[in-house]
Amino acid sequence: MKILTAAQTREADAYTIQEEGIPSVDLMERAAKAFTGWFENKFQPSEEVFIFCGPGNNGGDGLAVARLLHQRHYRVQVYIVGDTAKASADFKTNLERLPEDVKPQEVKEEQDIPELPLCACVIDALFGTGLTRPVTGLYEEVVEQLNNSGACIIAVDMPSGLYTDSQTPEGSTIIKADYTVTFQLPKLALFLPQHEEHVGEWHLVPIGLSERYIAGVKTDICYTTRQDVQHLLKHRKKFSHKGLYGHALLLGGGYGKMGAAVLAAKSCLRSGVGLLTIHAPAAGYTVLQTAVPEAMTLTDPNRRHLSELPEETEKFNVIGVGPGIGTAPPTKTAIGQLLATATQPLVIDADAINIIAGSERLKEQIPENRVIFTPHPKEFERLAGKTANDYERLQRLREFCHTHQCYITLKGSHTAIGTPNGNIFFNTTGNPGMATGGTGDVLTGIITALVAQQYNLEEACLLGVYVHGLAGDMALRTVGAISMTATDLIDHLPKAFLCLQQPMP
Ligand SMILES: NC(=O)C1=CN([C@@H]2O[C@H](COP(=O)(O)OP(=O)(O)OC[C@H]3O[C@@H](n4cnc5c(N)ncnc54)[C@H](O)[C@@H]3O)[C@@H](O)[C@H]2O)[C@H](O)CC1
Ligand SMILES: [K+]
Repeated sequence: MKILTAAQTREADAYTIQEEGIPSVDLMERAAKAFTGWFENKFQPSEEVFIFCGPGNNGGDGLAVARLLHQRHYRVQVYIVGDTAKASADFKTNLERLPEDVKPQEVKEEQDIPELPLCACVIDALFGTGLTRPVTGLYEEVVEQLNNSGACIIAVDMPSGLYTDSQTPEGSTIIKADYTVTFQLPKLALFLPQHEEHVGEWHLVPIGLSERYIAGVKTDICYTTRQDVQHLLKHRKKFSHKGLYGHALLLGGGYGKMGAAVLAAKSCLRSGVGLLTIHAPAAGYTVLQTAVPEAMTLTDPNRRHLSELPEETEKFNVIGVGPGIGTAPPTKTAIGQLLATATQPLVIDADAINIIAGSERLKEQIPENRVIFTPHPKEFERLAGKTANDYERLQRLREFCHTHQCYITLKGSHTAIGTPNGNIFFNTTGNPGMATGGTGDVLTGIITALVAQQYNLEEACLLGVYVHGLAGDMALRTVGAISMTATDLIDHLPKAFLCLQQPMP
């Protein structure tokens, strides 16, 4: 699904109004109804609700929400911040539509800002996608007081003060929402880790923006939903045999880190690979043969470190490399040999990334259109350099993928997948329980298996990252976030794949 800029969102808005021949205030009503529907599911009518409205259409949404909540027997207090003379037309219409017993209070100067009761429920409708500069003056004062009030804040469309699709200037004051209920499509800012304390938990509510506009609009940033990945899943033919599902080679493990290879191997097998061979330092032989009996194990002449490639590497459909390998000098040599000689796709993770990151010569040898890197943010920084903020990091992701014609899954709460042609896809599955050792090794195993099965590299990244997060979400329900381990992800992979094989609910 596409992520639109603020300007495109405005266009979608205008297009919808024209296509349906409706007045814009009707679209605002739809937005307000969608927001109210979400709100009612979350908060009881016994709750007193304080609604802060700015001068634009975000404020207009706030006024319409106030009316709808009032109709549903919530006690609402409306505050209009700033000068209503400058308010948008739809704001004014909704101000007139407020029932008489909802008496909006004007906040024209600092003294007018109300003291809120402890644990108040606040709806932030100050600014949305129309924000064009940092909030200052009275607005800034309101935002600061709301942030310091301890209230539960629900932002309408966007947390006020946060830019929709570009870096908010350093030091700006921004609402710290507990929830952001955004209209139709998520905005880029909602995916970025640096905005976590402002966005809180975000939810989408549909408002019926023109499907035709959304289908036609050009964007290079998307987010992956179940709908997007489900149709990628290949079905197994009745008369199939293991030879049809690829033979993967996993280069992994090191003395004291054999577990990483075990995790990658197990997840690879749980993701449908036909055959798996592991090449590991000799010390790992018994561990691997015992822990992963389905895989074949080859041993490196070096007992503790990976030091060379096995013979006949050309027979493998894909090579996954990195989990547990360390950065010892013989391993660096082996990685150099791999980049120079391998002819098949490579899934490169962990210390294999660090080794390449540390050598300009190796970076130059990254084969084009054949590599998927799976770094966490620190590994990405080593590979592509430091950046000042998340927007710069996305730009760096784009540039690196373009320069080296490679794919990168930059792991995080919303893993960002960069492709050689400059597209970025944010993942939407996963949870904080997955922030634990070994979950990255599991992702390497999954993606390696998918490439072995002839998914193209983009499909393998999108599907692999999605199903990895889905397994995590399923594990969350059975073991919870605190107890979750990488092994739990592997244990839930079958359910996750099964779920994707079911028709969409
Ligand atoms: N398509 C949709 O998703 C729909 C969205 N709706 C809601 O409309 C807002 C966007 O409304 P808009 O009037 O364009 O902008 P804002 O309300 O965000 O801002 C108001 C206005 O204020 C001025 N301004 C900008 N920055 C500042 C600032 N820092 N200080 C003071 N004033 C500022 C500027 O002139 C803005 O125009 C969207 O988020 C949704 O909530 C519709 O209701 C339905 C369709
Ligand atoms: K808002």
